[in-house]
Amino acid sequence: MTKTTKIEIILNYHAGNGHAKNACKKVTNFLDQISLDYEIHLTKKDGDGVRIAKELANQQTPNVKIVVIGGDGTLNQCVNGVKESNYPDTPLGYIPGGSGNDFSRGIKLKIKNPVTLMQSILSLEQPRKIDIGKATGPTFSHYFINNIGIGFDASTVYYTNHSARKEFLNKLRLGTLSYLTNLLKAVKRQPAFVLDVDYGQKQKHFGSAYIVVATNHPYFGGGFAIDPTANPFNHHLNLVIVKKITGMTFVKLLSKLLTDGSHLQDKNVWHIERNDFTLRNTPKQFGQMDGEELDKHEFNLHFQVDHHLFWLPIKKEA
Ligand SMILES: Nc1ncnc2c1ncn2[C@@H]1O[C@H](COP(=O)(O)OP(=O)(O)OP(=O)(O)O)[C@@H](O)[C@H]1O
Repeated sequence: MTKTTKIEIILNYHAGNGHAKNACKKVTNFLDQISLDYEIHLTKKDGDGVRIAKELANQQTPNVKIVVIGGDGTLNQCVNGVKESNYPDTPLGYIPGGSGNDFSRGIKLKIKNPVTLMQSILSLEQPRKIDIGKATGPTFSHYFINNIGIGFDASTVYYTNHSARKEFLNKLRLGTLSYLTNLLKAVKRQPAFVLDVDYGQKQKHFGSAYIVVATNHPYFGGGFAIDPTANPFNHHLNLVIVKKITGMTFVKLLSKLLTDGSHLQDKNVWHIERNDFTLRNTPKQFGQMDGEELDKHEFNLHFQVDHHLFWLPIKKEA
């Protein structure tokens, strides 16, 4: 059995309004107790996760585990950093500390206590392979751990990030409520748009697309199951498209989504599960990737399933 001699911690102390910082404090107290060497690498601004993870992966120091403490956005950046490095298969440990934490929910990570999770990460001999997605376009190439959305959910992310109440609600651990109130704002402002999908030898045209989500596992927005059938271990991505609907039809669909997931059977919803597909929208729409804003674009993206190795205590088929 090889013994871990050092933990390189990538910390976004800002994530989850202090949640990540608290988790890191507990973890480092534990590492001090067991006299295990560690170093904290703080992300100070957007993009630092990519840079730090790339640098650490390039070092390839034996018996060192890299552990990310932050939210989905931080983990997204660290995965992209490792993939950009000379050692793109370098495993990452992860201790969730965000406000939404959709990735840990999606992979059914059972351990919530950061110290217990750190103990499990230390005891793992082999990393686990988990699906991630890759989206590539003329000026865009990124891996994602949760989903990429175009239109409605991306507008919701935009309004949530720009809302004065977000920090306040996050402090009260009500990040999901913040998302929900901004979702109502997006209902008023998000227009229908044109979307074309290529999958296999087939094409599908939508004259009035409204919600478009390419997803690796069921959740977005801090626990909303946009596609309850998505599975981050089946080597497929799922695509959910909801046509523009208004009034009670929308409310009914939303209540199905929030309760039993029967929205997938609704006639206004189209859904596929595949290892690749292409999406093109017009005119420009908001995009979101793992809860982070993408500017408004006429996206032209090819999606394909990929995988990454994680130091995480989950069964092979969760
Ligand atoms: N020191 C920092 N100060 C401000 N923002 C930071 C800092 N470090 C990283 N960031 C940015 O914080 C953003 C949010 O991070 P992250 O997604 O991890 O947390 P979260 O939004 O609380 O969690 P979740 O996505 O799970 O809801 C990311 O865009 C990241 O680039």
